[in-house]
Amino acid sequence: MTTDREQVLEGRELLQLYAAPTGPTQALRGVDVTVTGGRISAITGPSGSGKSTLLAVLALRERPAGGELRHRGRLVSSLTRHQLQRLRRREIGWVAQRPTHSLFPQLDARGQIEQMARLRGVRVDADAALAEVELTARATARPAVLSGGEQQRLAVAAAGVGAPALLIADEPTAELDDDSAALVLRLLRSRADQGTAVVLATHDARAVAAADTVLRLRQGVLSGEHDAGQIRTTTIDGLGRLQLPEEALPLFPDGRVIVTVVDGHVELHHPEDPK
Ligand SMILES: Nc1ncnc2c1ncn2[C@@H]1O[C@H](COP(=O)(O)OP(=O)(O)OP(=O)(O)O)[C@@H](O)[C@H]1O
Repeated sequence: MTTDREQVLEGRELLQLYAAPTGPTQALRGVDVTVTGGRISAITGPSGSGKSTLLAVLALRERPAGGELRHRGRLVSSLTRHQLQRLRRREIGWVAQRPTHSLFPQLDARGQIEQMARLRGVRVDADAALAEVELTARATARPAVLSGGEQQRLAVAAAGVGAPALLIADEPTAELDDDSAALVLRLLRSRADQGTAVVLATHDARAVAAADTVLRLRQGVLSGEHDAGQIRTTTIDGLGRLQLPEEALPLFPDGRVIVTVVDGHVELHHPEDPK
């Protein structure tokens, strides 16, 4: 378990590249991110903007091609393979976009919870964990015979066993009806209340509404961070270029803007509405 409001991960200038037939794809292009215990952070952005890539890097499943990632102050790149494996097993819950990818195919629902507890070295009441996501009646069912919604609820419950330091979930509510989505979001909130840093990638307004912080990715760049519905930060690069939040773009449909520095702050106006 982690302490509430502890900085669990800090990423600076994170880069990720993938090989593609037309040359390398830059999936992350200099992302700064801080992940804090006790909070739910939602990463949003269009398809292909780098959400899953960022999650994989934060979950220590992929090494970034560049930049610096620290786990509780310690450089992740300095960890041995064994240390990384142990960290992932003990402290990081992972829910893949396809929930079956984060479940053991041969274990029933209760077995998933028990196995996760063994791996994490924690004791857990498996029946209570299943009840939390309304899977009591499915305790002896394996993932293959569960519905998509049941698989998702089970994957989130298993990932949250023992309130790990980090719980990372890729689109955990995407395929869920309102009742199942509410169960999943309630479980995520409950882990956050226990100190877990919860990070999700999502397109789902229900999940965004449940988050404490919303990070918006566009083309591998973090274009804004919103806290409880308010914009707090956006990125200014080394050349002084600023990326506006997507919702501001319709204000400047022709891409032209008048910039004035007034009394220590900056105002942006449409050229035909210079005020
Ligand atoms: N393993 C990979 N090999 C090659 N290219 C990849 C790989 N994974 C991701 N990419 C590319 O990197 C970019 C970011 O992909 P990513 O899956 O992180 O986006 P996303 O925001 O999660 O998208 P979606 O919402 O569709 O899941 C895309 O251009 C994608 O095609």
